[in-house]
Amino acid sequence: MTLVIKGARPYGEGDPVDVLVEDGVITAIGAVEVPDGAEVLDAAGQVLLPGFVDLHTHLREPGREDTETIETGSAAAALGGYTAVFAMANTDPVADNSLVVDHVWRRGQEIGLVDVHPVGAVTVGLKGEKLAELGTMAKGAAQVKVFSDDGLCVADPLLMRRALEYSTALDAVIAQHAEEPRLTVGAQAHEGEQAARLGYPGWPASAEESIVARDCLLAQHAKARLHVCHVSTAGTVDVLRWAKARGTKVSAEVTPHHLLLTDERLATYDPVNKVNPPLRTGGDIEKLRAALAEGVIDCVATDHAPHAVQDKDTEWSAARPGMLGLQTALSVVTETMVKTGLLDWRGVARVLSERPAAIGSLPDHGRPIEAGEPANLALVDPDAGWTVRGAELASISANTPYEGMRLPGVVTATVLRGRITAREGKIC
Ligand SMILES: NC(=O)N[C@@H](CC(=O)O)C(=O)O
Ligand SMILES: [Zn+2]
Ligand SMILES: [Zn+2]
Repeated sequence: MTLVIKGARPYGEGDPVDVLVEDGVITAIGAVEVPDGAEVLDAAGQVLLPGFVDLHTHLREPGREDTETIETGSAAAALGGYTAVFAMANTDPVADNSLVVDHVWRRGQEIGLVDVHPVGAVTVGLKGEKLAELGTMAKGAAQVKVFSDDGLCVADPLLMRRALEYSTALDAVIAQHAEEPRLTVGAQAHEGEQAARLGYPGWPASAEESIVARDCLLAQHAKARLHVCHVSTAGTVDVLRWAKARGTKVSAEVTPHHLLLTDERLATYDPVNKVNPPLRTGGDIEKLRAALAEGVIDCVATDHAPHAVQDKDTEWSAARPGMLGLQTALSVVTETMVKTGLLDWRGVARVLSERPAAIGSLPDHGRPIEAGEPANLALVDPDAGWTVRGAELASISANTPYEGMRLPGVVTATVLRGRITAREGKIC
């Protein structure tokens, strides 16, 4: 199986080069003669990046296949430039045992569009009462390296401590949905001016920040690795900066929506804007963007959260939180980080591919674009734009907050181990 990518600009740098891929591995970069029978991908000077890695995806299988499946979610991921995604454990049944995680892993491989790495639950049934069998999930076919009760916070500090301690023996990371549940009882929106005006019970920034601070202390003490899911507040950035400075092994992600959208959107009463943690303020956004550029926040993760129409298109308080993200992530990062001059394309490779691959312990993703490296790649047209239509996305659900918005940056092709998985907006 041979592929030649003609005239691409790795990391958007230098003159266009050809990339020769044989049996899933990059074998030459430069001026390449197209071998007989080779497939050719004409890159036309576009930006070539390592394939993206999403540490935080909800694929809803098993249990809510009416909203997303491993197959449709894999398609959305490939179209979005992803070559690997981590599927969260809040399915039904919960991915808290090797039967479920091994099924998710095998199904992902069978579909073959993207490597689907299951996240294992930290506690049995996400109940926050008893540790799940992290060891069996880590040692099974799925080789689970990331554990999370996402959707819910591991709120009990003793349980969180034990999970962190346990994870060190498995070389795994505990990804925390940082939300002190006692501070968010009945919460509907960011606690601030907007929520006050609209009469929504508030979700205070401190509910996130207090858990992040606590967990950083616990992780430091256990010498364990902590990953903070969907950082949404300026205060959390300060806590992360402090923890990293004192040597805590903590990493963090920010979602595209928390980089672009504010709670001003609540005025429309449209539950498409309801998400957990909630959309925050312009001041938070500014600080999140700067932290991502600086590396205090390590990476971008989508928190792709498909929901059925009946669960989303309803009154605000009854609507489920969450929004789609896989197919729009690159464009939102282009809008918020590249257009603003905060990141160049090398920086985009870092936050969408290299750092998440390292945090998720994936040796074959997020690798340099060099001879001898696995050909997991995304080709991006930085000058093109597109208008988002939920109904046209590959997901079964259509709950995108970017409906009708024109966004910059188009993923024109995705390559997984030398095979084109998506091209010109179509699955291959
Ligand atoms: N982000 C959300 O608003 N929803 C997620 C759960 C989560 O990430 O906390 C979901 O599973 O729908
Ligand atoms: Zn969460
Ligand atoms: Zn989530």
